[in-house]
Amino acid sequence: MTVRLIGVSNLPVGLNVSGCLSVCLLPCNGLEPCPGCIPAQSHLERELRQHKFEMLDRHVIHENSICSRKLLDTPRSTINVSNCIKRHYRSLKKEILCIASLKCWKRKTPDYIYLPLLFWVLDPAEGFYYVWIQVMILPIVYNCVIIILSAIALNYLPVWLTLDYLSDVMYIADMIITLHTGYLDQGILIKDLTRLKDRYLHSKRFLRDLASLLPTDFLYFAFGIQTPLVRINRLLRLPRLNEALDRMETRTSYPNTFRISKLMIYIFVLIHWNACLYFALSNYIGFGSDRWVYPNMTDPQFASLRRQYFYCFWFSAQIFTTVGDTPLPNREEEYLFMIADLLIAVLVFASIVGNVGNVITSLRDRDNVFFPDHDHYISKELRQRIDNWYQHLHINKKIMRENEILQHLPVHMRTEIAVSVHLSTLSKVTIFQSCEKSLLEELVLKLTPQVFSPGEYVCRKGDVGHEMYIIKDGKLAVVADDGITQFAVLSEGTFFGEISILNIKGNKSGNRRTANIRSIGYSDLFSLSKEDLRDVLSEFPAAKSHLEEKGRQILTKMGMLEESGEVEKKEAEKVDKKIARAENNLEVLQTKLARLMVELESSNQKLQIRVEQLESEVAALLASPGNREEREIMQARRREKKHSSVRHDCHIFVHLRF
Ligand SMILES: Nc1ncnc2c1ncn2[C@@H]1O[C@@H]2COP(=O)(O)O[C@H]2[C@H]1O
Repeated sequence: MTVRLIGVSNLPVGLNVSGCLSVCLLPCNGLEPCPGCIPAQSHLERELRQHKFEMLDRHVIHENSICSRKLLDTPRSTINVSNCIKRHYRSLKKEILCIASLKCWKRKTPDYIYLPLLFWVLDPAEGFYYVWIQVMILPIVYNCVIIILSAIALNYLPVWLTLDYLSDVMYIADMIITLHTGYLDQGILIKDLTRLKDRYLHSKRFLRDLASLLPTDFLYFAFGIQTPLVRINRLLRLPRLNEALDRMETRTSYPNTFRISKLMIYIFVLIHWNACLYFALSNYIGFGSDRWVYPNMTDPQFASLRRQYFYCFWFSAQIFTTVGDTPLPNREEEYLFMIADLLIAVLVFASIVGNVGNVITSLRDRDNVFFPDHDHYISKELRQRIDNWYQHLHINKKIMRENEILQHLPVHMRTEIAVSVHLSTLSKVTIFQSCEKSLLEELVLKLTPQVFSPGEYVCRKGDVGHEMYIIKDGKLAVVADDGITQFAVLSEGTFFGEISILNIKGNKSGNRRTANIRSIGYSDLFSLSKEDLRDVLSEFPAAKSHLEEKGRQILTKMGMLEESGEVEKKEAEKVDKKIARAENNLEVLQTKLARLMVELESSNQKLQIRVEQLESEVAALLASPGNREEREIMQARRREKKHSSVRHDCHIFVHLRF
């Protein structure tokens, strides 16, 4: 019995006209349901789908090649090319979606894993994310302003309700987008959806976001629609507003103007809330019951909603700007309200003064640092790196100028801080684990903290090594010269850079670095200079042998360590060479000495002749009568001299012989 699959060639693959997958046992044209078409067995159905999947796959490849050929053949008019790409893209997209859903079916996995939209991960540095959080400012500010306003002014209820639920929709969308937003881990963007989900769903932020979306509106049924304050939980999204404003601040070309504007917006919201509370209190006490409260509504001058708002806002602004030209309170509630307001006003005023001061200082600093001569400005890419650096500091709650700050402390206090902060890292390093605490404390003071940005090289192969490094935080890769191929990844608590400074016997690279080390994300390292390491190791022979052993292992793996027999042979050769050189030097010295001796002898003889000449001249002079005594003295001296010169020559001779 031949089993024929209907429709593989002439119908939508795998479906007969009746719409079901069938296996026909009779001659069948596949256009009408026939008695021979029986429901497909599951394995046949699977085969059929598999077949369709393969066909589609082939089709996509075919389409792809046609389009690339078209792209090459068509005259290079931009319109043609772009149209072709668009068409190709559209058809590919359809096919991919189709294949994706088939794959889902094939692997029996839920669709969401394969739908491209749900695969989507946002880079927080991208424009879209930036635009989105700017958009999110609207619903958050709306809730900040409107919740309290609609509580006291119930007009336009349908408008408020519509906007309320629109803002809720945006809140939900924001949660989805947050779930799909990558984050920086040590400067590396994490795009793995599972990790993103895990991180967000287990964060406090998720709880806060969820709480801000709790349907507290159901409380309207209990308290009535006139109580929009039940939606106060929507204000839990305020941190998102801060994030949006912070991002704007880093992008704007006028950060100082922006900071002042941001402060003004905060003050505006504060005054707005206070104005609404003032109106509510006036309502509670009774409009127009005294001079302090809002005037009576029966007066047409104060009846309009606009006038009500402006009056209350003006009243509140007077207090918060510490102008204080408001009517005196009469009742206790009014006094309490004023006291609380005046206390807040002091803080508001102080923050205005402080912020403006900061702006002026930062203006000066920024100009000095980034625009020293106003002719140069830093590139966009460098700006981005600086932004990322500050983000990294902010995310990891790190402080800058740590050393500079520590410099101001007394030595013993600095030591204590360094020990308490860095000792834990040091004690994780295998070589120092067995060391005494006192020595580790000594070592801590010799460490210099260094930070490397993503992609930055800590050392390059072939450089002369001056220090070794201990990883406090972050990940670094041992990379090939292409900068991409990774041989190993070093993480927290490990060390590197010791080979080139240790003088390991048989190390072919001498004092040169054996590998390139590149920081993967941001890395916090401690560097320890060659001299300090030598001092430390002289007190820790065990650590020294551990370091050397590790170095030797790496060198052996790299084939950069000479064999032990070879090393000894080389050492013997070196000693032989040294002896030969010393013998040569000795010979040269001996020749020089012999020459000097000859010279000395000849000059001695000359001197003697000269002295004799002089003596005979003196003797002639003395031969005259009356100088007999002096003549005898002279002769005695001459004899004496002769003896001493012979003695001297003998002494030199003996010395040289020796
Ligand atoms: N394969 C490797 N695995 C781990 N560390 C390595 C490897 N190759 C080189 N290193 C380290 O990288 C350092 C580069 O500088 P040094 O040669 O001084 O010392 C080297 C080692 O500490």
